[in-house]
Amino acid sequence: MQLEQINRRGLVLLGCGKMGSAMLEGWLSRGLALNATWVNDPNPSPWLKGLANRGLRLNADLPENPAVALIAVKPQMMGEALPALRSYGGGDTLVMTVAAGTTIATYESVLGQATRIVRAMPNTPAAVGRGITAIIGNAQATAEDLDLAEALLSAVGQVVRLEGEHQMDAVTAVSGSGPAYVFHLIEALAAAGEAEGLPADLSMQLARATVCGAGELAARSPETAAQLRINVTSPGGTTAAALGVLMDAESGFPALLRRAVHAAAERGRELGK
Ligand SMILES: NC(=O)C1=CN([C@@H]2O[C@H](COP(=O)(O)OP(=O)(O)OC[C@H]3O[C@@H](n4cnc5c(N)ncnc54)[C@H](OP(=O)(O)O)[C@@H]3O)[C@@H](O)[C@H]2O)C=CC1
Ligand SMILES: O=C(O)[C@@H]1CCC=N1
Repeated sequence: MQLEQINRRGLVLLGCGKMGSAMLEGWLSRGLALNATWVNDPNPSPWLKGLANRGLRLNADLPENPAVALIAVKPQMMGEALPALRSYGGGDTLVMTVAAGTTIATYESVLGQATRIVRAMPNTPAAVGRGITAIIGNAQATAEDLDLAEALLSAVGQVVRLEGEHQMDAVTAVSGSGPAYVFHLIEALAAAGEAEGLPADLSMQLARATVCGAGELAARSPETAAQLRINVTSPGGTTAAALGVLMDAESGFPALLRRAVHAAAERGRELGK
């Protein structure tokens, strides 16, 4: 992958909280050089400070012409944060952003229309190389820019290219926010086990291992999700009893997730205004 190019010219990370750190952790473990990495963040974590002791440039002057400048601040902080990257506008640096909602037009209005921009929506499993990121470039982004973005993001999981920016809020609602839904499923399953009389720690161990194991099976098996579900469901058995509740048209998972994903996509659209 093009890590050599990035190690030669540098990578700037503007904002390095939960998402920025998840990606940085993945990249460092795959060969990104600490001394080729500039991080600007007003409240760096102890982990970042530790990396700074080993060569990462933390809150230092930014390089003139890095290969990539990645924006990972909250959309609400964008107005304050973005001007720090103005010198990269219209130049050789590929500006990438992972912020939810904020549109390409907003970046172009601050950095200039000639700026090559790739908008990306990753998720936190990137920290263990199991993320999925959707990308879309602006009109100035070249095929090489998209290849570079894809190569960088492939180091932390799968990458998909979108047909248009209009798909980004729905993507955010499914895969960007999605890990939180799954973690909440673990919490809720553990709580339900407790309500059936299991000790809290045993119930949590069962719930967590079940979600992880089912996820790994879904990742490795050629079977569809529907078939994997059917494989668990003995006719007239316990799973069928539970699925009768979970697949209820009005009160089950499909209706609930439809509402949840819609709420997330709506919030993305609001953040973009
Ligand atoms: N978390 C996730 O799972 C995902 C997040 N995203 C996107 O990633 C972005 C970051 O989210 P997340 O990591 O969760 O948020 P965090 O708040 O954890 O991280 C943002 C970081 O940026 C810092 N920051 C604030 N202002 C500036 C500034 N002017 N210059 C540089 N850094 C600044 C913040 O510091 P301080 O805490 O002091 O404000 C914080 O450390 C968001 O735009 C979000 O939409 C996308 C996909 C998934
Ligand atoms: O909650 C958020 O707004 C961000 C975007 C996707 C995941 N976290």
